[in-house]
Amino acid sequence: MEAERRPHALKGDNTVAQKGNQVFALWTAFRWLLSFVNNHRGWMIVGIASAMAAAVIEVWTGSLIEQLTTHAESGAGAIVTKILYTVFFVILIGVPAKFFMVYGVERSSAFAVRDIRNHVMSHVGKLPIHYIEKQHSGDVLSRLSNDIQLIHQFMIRDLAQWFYHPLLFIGCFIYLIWIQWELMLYSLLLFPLSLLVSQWIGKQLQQLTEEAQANMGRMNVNLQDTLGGMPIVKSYLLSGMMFRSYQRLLQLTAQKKLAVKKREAWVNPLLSTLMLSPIIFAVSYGSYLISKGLLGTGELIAFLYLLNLCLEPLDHIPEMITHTFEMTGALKRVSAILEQPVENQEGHSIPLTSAPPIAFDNVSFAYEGSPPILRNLIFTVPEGATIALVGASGGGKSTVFKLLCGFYPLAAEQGTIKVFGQSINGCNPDRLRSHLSVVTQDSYLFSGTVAENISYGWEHASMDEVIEAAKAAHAHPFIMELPEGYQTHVGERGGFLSGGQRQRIAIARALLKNAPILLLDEPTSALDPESEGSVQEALTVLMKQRTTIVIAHRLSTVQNADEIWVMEQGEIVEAGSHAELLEKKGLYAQSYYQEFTDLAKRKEAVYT
Ligand SMILES: Nc1ncnc2c1ncn2[C@@H]1O[C@H](COP(=O)(O)OP(=O)(O)OP(=O)(O)O)[C@@H](O)[C@H]1O
Repeated sequence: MEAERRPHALKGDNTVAQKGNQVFALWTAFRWLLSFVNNHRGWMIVGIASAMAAAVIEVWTGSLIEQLTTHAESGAGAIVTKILYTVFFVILIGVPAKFFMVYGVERSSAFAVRDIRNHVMSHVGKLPIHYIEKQHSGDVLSRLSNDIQLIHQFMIRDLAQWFYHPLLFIGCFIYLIWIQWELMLYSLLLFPLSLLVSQWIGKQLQQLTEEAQANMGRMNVNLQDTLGGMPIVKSYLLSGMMFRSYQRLLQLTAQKKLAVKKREAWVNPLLSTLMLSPIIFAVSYGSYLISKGLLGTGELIAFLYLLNLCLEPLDHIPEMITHTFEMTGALKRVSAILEQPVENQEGHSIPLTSAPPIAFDNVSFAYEGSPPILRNLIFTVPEGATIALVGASGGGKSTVFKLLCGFYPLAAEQGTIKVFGQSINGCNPDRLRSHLSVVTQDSYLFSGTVAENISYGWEHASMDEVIEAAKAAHAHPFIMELPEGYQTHVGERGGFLSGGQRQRIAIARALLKNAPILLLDEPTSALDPESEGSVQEALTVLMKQRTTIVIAHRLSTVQNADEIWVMEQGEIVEAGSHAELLEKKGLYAQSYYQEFTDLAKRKEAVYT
């Protein structure tokens, strides 16, 4: 029910996006937060009402203390007993009020932060690939963890306090004026000074905290690189360099955090001293007023009690201001992700028709800020055909796949890509991708079991269907030898399995998805000859009755393709069957013979 009531965050985000680089205003931050809190407002209202009640109870206690002392002084025993009962009653109701103040806000905040995380995560999932490709996952991770944690901390630590302390201060302030306005005025003269000082420091702290947070983001990036690329790090002896760079960032972060703490350390005693001076003044000047008969003893005791209460907010408010600035810094970083426009979630579907499964009509493309990658590409892939895309590195082969998957939508002047006769421009990307299965050089396996990895994308598949797909992908025998068979955990990115095993699981996944178009991006190039053989067999099963484009560097692997297209600098410069291309004695033939010469030379080097 709660999930259905969408916070109006996206609406706000768009407004922020349109405003471009405008400073993220405090009010905007609060409105954004409130949109999430709104879904759990019940407990938040309880928390805030309790905070206000707790503040009122404190001031009421001050008033009772005054009455108690005054009546005790005049010897009115019966009234004193009555007031004493009231004091006990007030103290008693103060306990649940403070409990609900904390619990109400924490409960509501916990759910609101859960929704924020869900919202951000779901937004990240809908972001276009070109944004994700530009960002480092470690940085995104830091925003999702550290920054949201800061927002959560603010909500559970400070939000209720913003209703308790200011109200407590206002209540005490009014009561103090009522008791003796002059005494109050002089006693609190130092208040605006301490507030100004703390506000100024709060702003400095915000900048330092933002820098520290940004550094933590960079540390995450570094960690991610080190852990993710561990084999490369080790084999290229990069661990020293990575460690030094981590150390440098750690040192910088420690320095920044130390600077924050240092500033806090000298600010807090300074403020405490500033806060003590009104009490000293009140005792001295109050005693003078009593001696002149202008103030009762009970009034002075109540005055000191309330003044002390009044100083409590003064002690907390600067800290709360600091935390609020820290929170807005974190919010700014989180909102930067949310400002990114998501992929179009609407659009037309692509029904399966008898039209050619893939057609590129005069497609030209360049990545942002890069020279043209594809130039006026025109081709059609007939149903059931296997097309091999070969050519030198950087020729644009993988870009063809990225465009076909709709990762980079094309403008009208960049040509048209058609799938089953329908232009993919403006189509629903999920519908488009449901027609495609992709197997790459290093297929990504998710943390989870073998069975889960096969059925990703087809969650409703039965165990029998999973096993059938695994059998067809020649994966069943090795899966059965794993300690827990299909329930074996594959480790991070499938690290417990060999490259060939990972590929066969990816092929089983594609078989289960049963999409009519297959995009194979060098699926066997990272494998040894033995694994390559078994993966190739699995691929043959997968390619049966499907329209396939396969990117390959090793030309020996694509000889059986219906057509081989040679790509160079974004153009198809040669096309034909293996035999036809050899006959042409062009670029393909040259590369093919070169490959065999290289292989022969390598064999010679090994065996002689
Ligand atoms: N996300 C990107 N942003 C900017 N440039 C990119 C991006 N992806 C690829 N490129 C560039 O586009 C060009 C074509 O890359 P692409 O990956 O399509 O070539 P390829 O033929 O598949 O190469 P390879 O065979 O080495 O995989 C390269 O110069 C590459 O640097």
